[in-house]
Amino acid sequence: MTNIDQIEARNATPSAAPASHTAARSARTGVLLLNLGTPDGTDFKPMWRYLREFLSDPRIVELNRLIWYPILYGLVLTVRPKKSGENYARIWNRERNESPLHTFTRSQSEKLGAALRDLASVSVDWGMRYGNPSTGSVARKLVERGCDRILSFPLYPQYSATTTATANDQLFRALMKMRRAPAVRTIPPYYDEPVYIEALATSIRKHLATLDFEPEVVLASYHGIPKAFSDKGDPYRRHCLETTRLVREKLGWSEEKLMTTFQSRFGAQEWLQPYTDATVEKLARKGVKRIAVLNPGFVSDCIETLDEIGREVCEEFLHAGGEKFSHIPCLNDSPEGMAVIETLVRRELAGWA
Ligand SMILES: C=CC1=C(C)c2cc3[nH]c(cc4nc(cc5[nH]c(cc1n2)c(C)c5CCC(=O)O)C(CCC(=O)O)=C4C)c(C)c3C=C
Ligand SMILES: [Fe+2]
Ligand SMILES: [Fe+2]
Repeated sequence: MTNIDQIEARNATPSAAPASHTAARSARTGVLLLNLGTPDGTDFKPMWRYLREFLSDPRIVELNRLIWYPILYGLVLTVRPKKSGENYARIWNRERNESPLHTFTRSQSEKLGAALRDLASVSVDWGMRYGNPSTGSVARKLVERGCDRILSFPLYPQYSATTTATANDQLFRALMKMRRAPAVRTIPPYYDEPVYIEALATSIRKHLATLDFEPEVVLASYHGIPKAFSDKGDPYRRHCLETTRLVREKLGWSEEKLMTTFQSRFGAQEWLQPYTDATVEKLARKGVKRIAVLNPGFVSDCIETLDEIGREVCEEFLHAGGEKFSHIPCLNDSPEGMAVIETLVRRELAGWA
């Protein structure tokens, strides 16, 4: 949503509803999987549109708009669309002409819909915070299908205002335009849920069994946030540390074997530490030859896991003297990943479906 859309949302007169919506209850429940979003293409224009929407979100960049917009429009949006577009082109799903995040999120929605077939009154759909399909368009589609209740599932195991909160903000912004808005529940963060920890442990075990080497160190690398957000009370860092601790406990590993790091910094300020790139270099220089990296905070593989970890961080490790590197895929639409999503959805639908 652009700023103009946001102003319109605030001032909007709620629209007239179809006749079916004036019934006492329409009695359907929508389950809405919400992911971060991704560009529609890798060329300059779609990249520019995506990055503009993303980086205009005040939950993402908290700087005063009078300071931030000249930097955003004058610097970031002149350089980053080309550079990021080249990275996206390397991982693009050419068969479907879409990014992996788009492919996995749609597949998760389709598989969840099939798994919930026993709940006849439930419709499952998916949307993005930035880009397409937009959260608003999918919320409207669910309401038009007769849903007077929506279960919102921000696909982030660890809460952050920069992800979970802004996903829900966007859903409620869409409801602001509806005269008859549905009731909404939102799925809480699930960084310590047994089904999620079990899924991560299983995926690590399964992946390591396919390798021709035993990693000396495994990094649990999470997307970073600015340290200042954490200092002001965002619980994200604590959630990440707790996920790693529980996975470590499940696998019976030591603190040296499974470490927490943070990746994907943006801008000049300090972000959560230790940084993933600096850590792999340090490990290699200390003589560690074999590592693996997983991304427990990403529900689906995307630019940050496939390109940043799978290519950039791998190259950094090998360049600094490391010999073997492996990226452990995200849970994606695997049976373990779908078990996490289905378990949480069924629990949170209690009393509704
Ligand atoms: C500017 C600050 C950013 C914050 C804060 C941030 C937090 C954050 N992001 C994710 C998950 C994802 N981020 C992705 C891409 C991405 N992230 C930023 C910036 C911030 N993220 C940018 C500019 C981009 C675009 C790519 C680029 O130009 O580098 C993605 C991948 C999307 C895809 O299409 O593949 C995900 C997923 C989390 C979990 C998080 C905070 C906890
Ligand atoms: Fe990000
Ligand atoms: Fe990145």
